Formats: sequence, structure tokens, C-alpha cells
Amino acid sequence: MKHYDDVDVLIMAAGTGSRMNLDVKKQWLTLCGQPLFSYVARMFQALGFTSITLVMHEDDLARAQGVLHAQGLDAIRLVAGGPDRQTSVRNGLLACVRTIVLVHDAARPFLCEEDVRAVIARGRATGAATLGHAVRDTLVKAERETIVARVDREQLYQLQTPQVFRRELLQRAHDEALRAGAVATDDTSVVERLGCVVEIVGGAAHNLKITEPSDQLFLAMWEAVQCGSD
Ligand SMILES: Nc1ccn([C@@H]2O[C@H](COP(=O)(O)OP(=O)(O)OP(=O)(O)O)[C@@H](O)[C@H]2O)c(=O)n1
Ligand SMILES: C[C@](O)(CO)[C@H](O)COP(=O)(O)O
Repeated sequence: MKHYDDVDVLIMAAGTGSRMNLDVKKQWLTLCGQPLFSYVARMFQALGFTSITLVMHEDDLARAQGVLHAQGLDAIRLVAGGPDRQTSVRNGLLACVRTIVLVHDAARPFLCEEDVRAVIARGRATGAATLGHAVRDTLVKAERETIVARVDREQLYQLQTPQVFRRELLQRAHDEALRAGAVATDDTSVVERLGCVVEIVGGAAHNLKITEPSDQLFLAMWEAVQCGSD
């Protein structure tokens, strides 16, 4: 059973995707015939979420509106992002009114329902939870591409999204970070600055973020499996 009426979903899609080195921003790459941002928005709608806000680059708002409309996704709100992810999340928070906020990257389209359910359950219970995956490769520290030290991976995780928070806490954390001029790459870091504990929920390894050109291979593989194309 799905009970998501206490959750505002923020889908982050306002970046420039500089590490992809493409002419197109990565959220416009297609998966199963749809741009990543609408693929992800549709997925959350299909899971039963009723408040979904898509944070897009301001240059893309009109075009994104057209895509959402053409796909019958008019219920999804559009908000302009900012120059960094933290500002984009803060802009998105202005559209949130519910008890819980779930923040997800449009660049992570390979999310499964089980992980969404698990991280929401922990976020509701503790106030702050994130999906993450234990590091599984051998880790080292290097200088000038030469190994100088070994790093014990025992306690290391790669954080993913969704990240789920009590809205009041996330808002307070962003207000405080703005006041202090603190910049972070994710929202757990923003919340930790308040001294809050964030719980990690083990997520699927395949919930990876499209970041570098070679990650397009995963889009092709997912499409072949999920959409039946060859
Ligand atoms: N100003 C920004 C920057 C990032 N994001 C979003 O946050 C997610 C994760 O960020 P990242 O992978 O770093 O995306 P980009 O900033 O676009 O990539 P890059 O760092 O390579 O430029 C992406 O879905 C991206 O669109 C955002 O909404 N607003
Ligand atoms: C939020 C995030 O996806 C968690 O892994 C990540 O921090 C986004 O920013 P990054 O600069 O790509 O690490």
C-alpha cells in the first residue's frame, strides 16, 4: 500500500552536466523515449506520489513545460533552479508544504520502488535518511598518479538519492547554510551542519548517477532491459 500524501518530491534537474562534455544537458538525454527529467517525474507519479516539483535550469523551463504537457504530466510543478545544486534545492523547497521532503537527482533514473519505500520509512522515523551503497573497490590515496596510502573501505559509503528529511529540518538547515555561506554537494551535509544524525539505507548499486560520458552505456542497457528495445 502507498501512503505518500505527507511527502513533497523534489526532482533536481537544473545542472549543466559539465562532466558529460555534451552539447545537451544530461537531463535531456532520453530513456525509453523520454528525457530523463520526465522519465523520473513519471516514475514518482506512478509510485503514487501526489506532490512532485521538478527543478529545471531557467533556460529550459518553457521547453520542459511543453514536454510535460505533451506527456500528460501537467500536475508536475516546475521551478527554476540556481547556479549550484544547493541553491536549486532551496528554490524547490519554496514549493514544499508537507511534513516530509524527498530530494532526488533526475540524473539517477535507475531507482527501484523498494529503495524508495525503505528510505522514506527511515526518513519519517528519524527525520533524515539517505540511500547509500557500501564502497566495494579497493581504495587508495594517490599523489601525481602514484599510490601513497591505503584507505580502509570498511566504513565508507557512496551516497545516493533519494534523500528524505522532515521539511522543517531541511528548511532550517538550508537557511543556516545560506547564513554561514556553507556550500555542499548534497543535502545530508547541509543537515549535518545542524548537528543532526543522518541514517544510511542500503540502496541498489545500480542507482548510479549519470555523470561521465561512459555512463550513457547504462542508459542503453537499462533501455534494452526495461523498454524492450535492442
Ligand atoms: N545547479 C544545479 C546543479 C545540479 N543540479 C542537479 O543535481 C543533480 C546531481 O548533480 P550533478 O550530477 O553534479 O549534475 P550537474 O551539476 O549537472 O553535473 P556537473 O557537475 O558535471 O556539471 C543533477 O540531476 C543536476 O541536474 C541542479 O538541480 N542544480
Ligand atoms: C546528491 C548526490 O547525488 C549524492 O551522491 C551528489 O552529491 C551530487 O553531486 P556531485 O557533485 O555529483 O557529487
